[in-house]
Amino acid sequence: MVSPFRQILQTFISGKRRKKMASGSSGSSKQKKGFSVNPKDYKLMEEVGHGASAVVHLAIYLPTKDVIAIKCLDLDRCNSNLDDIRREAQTMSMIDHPNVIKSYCSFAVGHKLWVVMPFMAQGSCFHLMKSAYPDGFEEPAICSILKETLKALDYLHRHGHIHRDVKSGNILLDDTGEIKLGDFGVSACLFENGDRQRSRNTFVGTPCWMAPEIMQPGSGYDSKADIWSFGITALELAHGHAPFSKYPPMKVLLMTIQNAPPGLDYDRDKKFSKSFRDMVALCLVKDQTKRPTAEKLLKHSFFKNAKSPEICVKKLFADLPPLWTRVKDLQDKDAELAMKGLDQEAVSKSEYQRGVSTWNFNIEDLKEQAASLDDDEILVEGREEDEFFGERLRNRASNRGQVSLEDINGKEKVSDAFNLTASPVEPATPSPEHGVPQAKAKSVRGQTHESGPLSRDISLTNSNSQKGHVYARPESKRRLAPSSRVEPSFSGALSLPKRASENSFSAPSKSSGGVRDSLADKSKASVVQTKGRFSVTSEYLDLARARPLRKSTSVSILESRMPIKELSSRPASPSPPSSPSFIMPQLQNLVLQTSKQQELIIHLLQSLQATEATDGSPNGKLPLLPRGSDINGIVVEPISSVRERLLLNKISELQSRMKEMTEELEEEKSKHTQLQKQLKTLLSYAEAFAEE
Ligand SMILES: Nc1ncnc2c1ncn2[C@@H]1O[C@H](COP(=O)(O)OP(=O)(O)OP(=O)(O)O)[C@@H](O)[C@H]1O
Repeated sequence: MVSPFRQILQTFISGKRRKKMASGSSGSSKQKKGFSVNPKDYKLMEEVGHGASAVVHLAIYLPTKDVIAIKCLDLDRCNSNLDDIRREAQTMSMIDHPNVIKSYCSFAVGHKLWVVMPFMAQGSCFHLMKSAYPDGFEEPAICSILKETLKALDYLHRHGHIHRDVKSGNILLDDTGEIKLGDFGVSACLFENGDRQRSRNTFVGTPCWMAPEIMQPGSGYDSKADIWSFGITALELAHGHAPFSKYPPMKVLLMTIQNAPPGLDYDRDKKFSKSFRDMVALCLVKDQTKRPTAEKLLKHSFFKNAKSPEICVKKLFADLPPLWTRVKDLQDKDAELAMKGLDQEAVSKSEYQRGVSTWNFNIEDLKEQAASLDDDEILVEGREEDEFFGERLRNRASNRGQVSLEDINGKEKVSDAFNLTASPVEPATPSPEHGVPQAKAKSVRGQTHESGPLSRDISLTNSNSQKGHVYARPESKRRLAPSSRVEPSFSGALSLPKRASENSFSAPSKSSGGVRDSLADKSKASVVQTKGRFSVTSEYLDLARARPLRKSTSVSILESRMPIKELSSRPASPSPPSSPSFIMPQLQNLVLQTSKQQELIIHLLQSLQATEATDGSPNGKLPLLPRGSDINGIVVEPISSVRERLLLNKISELQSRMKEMTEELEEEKSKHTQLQKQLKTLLSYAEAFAEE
């Protein structure tokens, strides 16, 4: 049965198509051609990219043999988010700027929405860096890429749009050196509902690129948020990765809010021109009102001598293999890591760093994380941020906190959640006109001519609809991958499903993989909306103030009572504690917090015991830890045992912390007494001296 959601979508899309086919689209000559909305007219080829909610394929439009790209968005994952899909399709189809990717048309195919757009043969800057420029590009290329991106932003801002996901992964390159900004999944229109909105309040983006004002619910943000992300993208292109990219999202949020903005300030950055460094510094000002507009930034001296992309960008990929081979190599590398089962953190990190951060949070988890982060640690680790945050942090950051960061490294767990049901890959028969090498271009059978429900080849054969990603992988890997696939461990506070469509967890980001399920279960009950990277739970959600979530590819948190603002607005301590009167209240605060946490744990344990009792556990007590089940030779602990273990660990950790605190408190007390004695003695000396 066709869901009402799909019916609305079909109506919307066909309406769009009628308009489009009648009027044609503007832009390049290719864009003037009509593209049908019949999936049989398209042949899907190699995968050339994937994001949080979509897989992008090279494709051929059979009637004209045009090479195009098709972004296949998973509708099942967006079922409460029609607005966002509509917005993305609408925005993309209305666009008319050489530096912004537009869509030719879009239509539903089974459970997917296909968005037809120009194929950008060299993929994203992110992919290019990952394949061949791990330390970033040379300044002339950066300048050229940034200038074209800025033109795109200027265009969008002038038309009332905020892109909200500016990053190297969304800057696409063509063979000719042409540069286009893509992915409007999270873009927002400032003119929605006819009224210009001064600023927005939803929390959207990818943490490393996110402007501080976006992270602080209630503060509101506007197109200047894109300028911050643009500055971060500049650093990304200069270093090969975004600042803070090695840190878990919650930490990135706090570091962005509390620390001095990143910049090109270190020895390794001396190779860059002063005008480049100045330009970045202008973008990365915390006060959004002080950031320049895109239009103004375009006039900055850094861009005055920008070379054309054909000259300095084109040569970047002159000797590289085709995009699909590079993308596949990167995927294979990740798969290898996962198969080894050794370095899930590295896999997660790689996904996270590229901004394909399909993690889910619920606000409760975020609150917990925020509460458990240690500002000191943030500062210390910030210093290690590949050398280029260090000095700034030492010099400028001042906030100090109290609770030490809990151990967030979790155990890896292996699961079959990654179900590769791809059809065998067939060699394609591309037309020589569009020059797709026969050996390299492959079609994904089953997606080529399917409309309506997905064919079995590619259907979501596992009950979990999120397991239906199609991989064009060697048979050996397809056989191996499902069993060896390592689910996100959330170590390092990340919940990074290997693939976008596996995004099903409400990630207790500091917990172990083993605990994830239980916590996911826990949060499931109160989940209000699951949007790609985030789940929003009802418990801490002020529904009255809630705004609709943005597209699922984004980090999207409704305005909430998150403590971030609280934390950020905490008055900065002027210096490290130096006197007992300074230390005492802090220690008391610590002890108070610790005992509160202990109470919480005890409460949790009690409710757990109650649950176990109703489940039939003897005498309502926690049962003995059962032996884990054995799946493919890997012992998987039952959820309840892992949950117990975590709670017990937490208790003992808290107890030992409490003990330490008490000892410290005693020590401080005795220091305090001593100091008082000394003071008394000094006073009596002073008095005696005065009398004399
Ligand atoms: N037109 C295109 N031509 C070639 N490659 C593309 C094209 N569009 C997207 N890609 C590749 O696919 C990747 C994912 O696309 P996109 O960013 O649109 O997906 P998404 O699910 O919206 O991702 P995100 O996680 O960034 O929100 C891009 O990073 C890029 O490498």
